[in-house]
Amino acid sequence: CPLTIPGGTRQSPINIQWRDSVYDPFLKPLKISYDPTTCLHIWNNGYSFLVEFDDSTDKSIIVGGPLENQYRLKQFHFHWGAINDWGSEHTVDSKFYPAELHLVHWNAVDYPSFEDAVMEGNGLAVIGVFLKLGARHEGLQTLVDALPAVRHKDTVIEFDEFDPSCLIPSCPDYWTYAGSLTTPPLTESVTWIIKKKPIEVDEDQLEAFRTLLFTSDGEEERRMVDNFRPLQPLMNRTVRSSFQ
Ligand SMILES: NS(=O)(=O)c1ccc(NC(=S)OCCc2ccsc2)cc1
Ligand SMILES: [Zn+2]
Repeated sequence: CPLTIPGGTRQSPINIQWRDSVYDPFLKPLKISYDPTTCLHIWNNGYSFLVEFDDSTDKSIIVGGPLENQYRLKQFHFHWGAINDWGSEHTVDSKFYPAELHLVHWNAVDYPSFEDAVMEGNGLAVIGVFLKLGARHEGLQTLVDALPAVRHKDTVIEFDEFDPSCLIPSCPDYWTYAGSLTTPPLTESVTWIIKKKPIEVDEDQLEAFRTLLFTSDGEEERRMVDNFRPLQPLMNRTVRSSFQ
């Protein structure tokens, strides 16, 4: 099955069993500093829609948390379901959220490029934020308004002056564990930082995600939904929490 890699011992996503997570008092608060002018464009890559950033400088970085040094923001994207009962990649006590945001960062201190970092155990750091159904999210709406322009696979539009920290809950609590990318190349290079608190988005905003297509213009349309990987075995891993 192409979705499992042979010999994988730290694959993602996983179920986070709250009572099995271990509070680590040595975990630092995560420091997030993004520069909205590094935002480049939105594109539909046929898996999700991604907002990509200029990662040629240290203008948009995260530091602290479980991380040994700072990591540069490369892109963020989402995973979602056809209906609100599922869609997230990670689950909490076996509960799915309707969608999950991933902010992807790479270790530019130790490695010369993302492509190199993606092959290293400490190469990447991804912040996961759950989306739950509730009030309309004003920050997300600027993204939602741009989606019709990237409806088909391999379409891209310019998108600037967006600060993705508006999509991250102010509550500092998170879980962290050693995992992998959840789409090819599935490499075991990700320090996952999963925020405990979800953000709220409304039904229309989730529906807007579901209007996107896996398919290119001219192909038979296939709606971009259920673009989440199945849960992977925890194996010999502990999920740590930054909170008691
Ligand atoms: N869903 S996920 O956050 O685990 C995630 C993040 C990034 C990627 N892959 C990226 S950003 O690839 C960029 C192109 C590339 C370069 C070298 S290998 C892939 C895949 C999955
Ligand atoms: Zn993802």
